[in-house]
Amino acid sequence: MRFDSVRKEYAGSVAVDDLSLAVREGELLVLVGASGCGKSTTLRMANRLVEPTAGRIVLGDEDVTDVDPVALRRRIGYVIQNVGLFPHRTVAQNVATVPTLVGWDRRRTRDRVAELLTLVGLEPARYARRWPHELSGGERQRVGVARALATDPPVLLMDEPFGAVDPVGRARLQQEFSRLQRDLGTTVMMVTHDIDEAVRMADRVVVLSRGARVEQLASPLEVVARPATETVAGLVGRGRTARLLALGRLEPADLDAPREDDGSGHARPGPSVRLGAELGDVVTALTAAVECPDGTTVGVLDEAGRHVGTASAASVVRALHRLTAAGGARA
Ligand SMILES: Nc1ncnc2c1ncn2[C@@H]1O[C@H](COP(=O)(O)OP(=O)(O)OP(=O)(O)O)[C@@H](O)[C@H]1O
Repeated sequence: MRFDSVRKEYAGSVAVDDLSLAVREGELLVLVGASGCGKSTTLRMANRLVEPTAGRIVLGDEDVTDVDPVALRRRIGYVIQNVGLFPHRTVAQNVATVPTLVGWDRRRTRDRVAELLTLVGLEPARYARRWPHELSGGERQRVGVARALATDPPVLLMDEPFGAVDPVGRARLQQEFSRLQRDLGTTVMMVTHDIDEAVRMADRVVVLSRGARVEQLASPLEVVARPATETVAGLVGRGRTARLLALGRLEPADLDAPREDDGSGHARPGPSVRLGAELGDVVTALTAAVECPDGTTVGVLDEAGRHVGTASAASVVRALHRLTAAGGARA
């Protein structure tokens, strides 16, 4: 899906100024930015809930404005905060909405509903016949995702999909949804104002400012380690180090210089981490190492489990420097 110089004005005020953006097939692209910067408008133009004032949005090789909106919405799944489940339809009927509309027979629809409920972690026997008001917020959100995926759309739009879910349920949904998206290979454009959600879930993050101006479009690590503009820096500023620990990984260049008695290749007692481990996990291992005789380092193993060196707190600092130095965050 591609946006070419897209603009949207509402009665003289500009919501989206001049947006050009290519969404890669199979990626989870997250739009993040301050309230009112034009995220939802951007998303809603993709499925023609909002018509652009100028520019083109291309899906496959078709301009979406040439596609009948109803047909288009069958090809593009849409999930919003609070889901908008039909209150007087059961869970199964909600999930079956589009299959029924497009005329699938009963058996195919029933099988698909069961498959989807299982996919989103809701056991069909327990959930299919319930009403939306008999579900928790997180369960409702899962039904919303199942409904949006019913006819296996190539593109899924999600607007603050986990916004109404409590923090614990939310983290789990984020994780499960990321896995599901990777397995299905669905192209997803998701809107959030939560930078943590963005960097946790995205393949690439687009940071937008007023008028849907693209401040930065890059991998989560790149955005956190090397913010391109003041706006991006402001967004990732607080808690940046913690985010880098979660995103950055231990590389050979970060290890301590080998010592005479190090005997590379030989097993070493005490805690160890793998090359490529998350920096946060290295910190955890270092914390555990405090109890051991050589309390300031952990062993580092390669993929084959061979000892290749040691890491210390200085290694983590080196890694943080490496990531935030110019050209360093591409990993
Ligand atoms: N139907 C409308 N009529 C007039 N102005 C609108 C309409 N919808 C949105 N806007 C304006 O367009 C701008 C962008 O709105 P949009 O909802 O896309 O922002 P957003 O980034 O999704 O915000 P939020 O994070 O608060 O949901 C805002 O200034 C908003 O007031």
